[in-house]
Amino acid sequence: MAACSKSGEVEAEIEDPGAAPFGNFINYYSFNPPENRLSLIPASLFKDVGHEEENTHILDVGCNSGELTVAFYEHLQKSMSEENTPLRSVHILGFDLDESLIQRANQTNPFPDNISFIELDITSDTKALQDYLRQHGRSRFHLCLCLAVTMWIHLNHGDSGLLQLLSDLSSCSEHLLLEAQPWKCYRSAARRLRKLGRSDFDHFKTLGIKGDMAEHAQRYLEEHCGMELVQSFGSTTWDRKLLLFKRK
Ligand SMILES: C[S@@+](CC[C@H](N)C(=O)[O-])C[C@H]1O[C@@H](n2cnc3c(N)ncnc32)[C@H](O)[C@@H]1O
Repeated sequence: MAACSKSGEVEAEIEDPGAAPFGNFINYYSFNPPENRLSLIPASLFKDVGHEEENTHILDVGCNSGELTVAFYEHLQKSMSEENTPLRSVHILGFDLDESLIQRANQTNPFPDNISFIELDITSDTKALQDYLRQHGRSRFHLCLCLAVTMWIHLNHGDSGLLQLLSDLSSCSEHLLLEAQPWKCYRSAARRLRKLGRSDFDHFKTLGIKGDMAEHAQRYLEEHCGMELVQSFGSTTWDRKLLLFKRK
């Protein structure tokens, strides 16, 4: 695998991207360690999210092999103790469409009482999320993480797939932390797959939503999903914005 570039196109540099047409890279965290994003997330985030509740429920969309999910949980625990936030029980549900990544996440999960991983393709089924919420007596997750997933759903399911994702996540979350891949990543992902003779990304040529992807997502979330941008945590080393939205 090639070294990490600062251009935000690292996902283009995998030796065999054709093997990961959904972004389901088996070694994702060796070139994008959780710290790249977690270092941008301030402890104050956790004061606002689920602060009056005994249990905080978090959803991690497209969790890959679970390393960021686990690191996020640890980051949250550390932040709560540093900020003297009353300790509460945190539960994270991570899901991914890739069965073997979920298997690995479950095998290496150090906090099985607090973190669960399930196999789920969000574009075909949201029932499992509704079932989870019902079992925990909630109508929404306190926080939903959607990090580095939008491009893969957009490329594989087109504009309608992307908008449906944003609608589905907003309807089941109080807060949404979004990292949308910038347009330059789309070009390189499509180019590399084309070189390998893959035509999976036929949608790429017909996408109407292009350009500033973070701005498109923000506009859609604010105008159609009842969310508002409350904070931007800056940009990652891969030049991607981390944006926090909240239900109006
Ligand atoms: C680039 S990785 C990002 C992993 C993690 N969210 C992070 O930022 O560290 C994208 C992940 O999204 C998953 N994914 C893509 N489309 C999905 C879908 N329709 N439903 C569930 N997971 C999906 C892929 O399998 C992959 O593991």
